[in-house]
Amino acid sequence: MRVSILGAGAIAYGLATYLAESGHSPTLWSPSGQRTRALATGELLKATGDIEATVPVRIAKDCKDAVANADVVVIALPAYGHKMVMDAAAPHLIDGIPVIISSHSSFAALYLSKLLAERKVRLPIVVWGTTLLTGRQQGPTEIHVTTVRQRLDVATVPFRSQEEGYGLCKALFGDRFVKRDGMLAIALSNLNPQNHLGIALLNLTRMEKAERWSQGGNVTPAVGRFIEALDAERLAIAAHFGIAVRTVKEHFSLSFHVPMGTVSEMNQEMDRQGRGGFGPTTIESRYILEDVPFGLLPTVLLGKTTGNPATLHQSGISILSAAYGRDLKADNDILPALGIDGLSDVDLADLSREGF
Ligand SMILES: NC(=O)C1=CN([C@@H]2O[C@H](COP(=O)(O)OP(=O)(O)OC[C@H]3O[C@@H](n4cnc5c(N)ncnc54)[C@H](OP(=O)(O)O)[C@@H]3O)[C@@H](O)[C@H]2O)C=CC1
Ligand SMILES: CC(C)(CO)C(=O)C(=O)O
Repeated sequence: MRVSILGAGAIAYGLATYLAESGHSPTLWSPSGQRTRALATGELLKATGDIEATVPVRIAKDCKDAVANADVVVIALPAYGHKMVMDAAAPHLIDGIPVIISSHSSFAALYLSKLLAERKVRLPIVVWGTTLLTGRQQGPTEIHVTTVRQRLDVATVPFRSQEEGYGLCKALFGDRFVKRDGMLAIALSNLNPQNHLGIALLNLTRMEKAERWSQGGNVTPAVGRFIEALDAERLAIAAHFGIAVRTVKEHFSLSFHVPMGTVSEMNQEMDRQGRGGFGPTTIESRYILEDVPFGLLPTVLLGKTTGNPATLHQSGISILSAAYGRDLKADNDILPALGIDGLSDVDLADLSREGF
């Protein structure tokens, strides 16, 4: 299949190598064109680590070129780019061409659904709770893949396209997908924001001083307990809606191939196995700039909607906004465009299943 990936960061590069290795034809689109300059001259894309491959990729000259030449579109960049990329892609999307969002956050699928409804275009929007893989770009033509996940939560908007979306993911990326009960379940399954709150807040000075520090190794027992307490807030909201989501312990065990234990024990084990990764070396990191506005804020909204206040999530937003000297909530450009603030829990659940 021709798969056009909107984005040209670590995840986009990893997906492109995975797809090319599986016999598909990936195209990459870099919004600024900067990252794909070398690939556009015909250089090959190289993956090391959990994927070892050197593959050709097509580089789109613009978003229209990417979307118009695709059997499937994948959005794979941080949430602060979602609105911009959806605005660029929506005019070119046509009936039946599925769009996968990896990873989904902040009800972005509803934003895309709204744009498509305005154009009367119908297509499945497939949302993943996280990424197929983890990794870091090593340069303009190289990605190091730390892990390819064993399990990945998936849902489709509208919900009646769930089987189609699931079948597509399986055909492209293998038998690793777990069908979840609608987009709301996925909205409550992106664990990066809560995990990064624990990791970044409690290691902020390391980030600010650009130290080299082990991310997994610094999930000490105290950090692990904080992450587990954040998880309890998220699980209470999921329970209110009666939807099944994985726990943070299951997430670490299944993503990083370590035996179940406390969050700290599993991170220490990841570190011992060389899968712990390194923490950010700047406070201008997506761990904050993406995850606070597009991750913690939607969870706080869901907490309010369901009467299960996400107090620690809210505190994280307040503390980090004070540390950054500005209101990080204001960076979320998706929620204001949706106007879902005042919806009841039932109406929000319905909208999440059906889309606009
Ligand atoms: N990397 C990982 O291991 C993991 C990543 N994730 C999630 O996956 C998603 C992708 O992550 P990753 O690939 O690492 O991110 P990157 O930071 O590597 O993504 C870079 C891409 O995002 C584009 N981009 C950045 N800012 C904007 C913006 N404001 N508007 C439009 N485009 C923008 C860049 O554009 P340009 O090409 O023009 O420079 C580039 O194409 C994120 O949501 C992340 O949280 C989740 C778990 C693990
Ligand atoms: C290191 C990793 C992949 C662990 O989930 C991570 O936190 C991220 O890059 O978002």
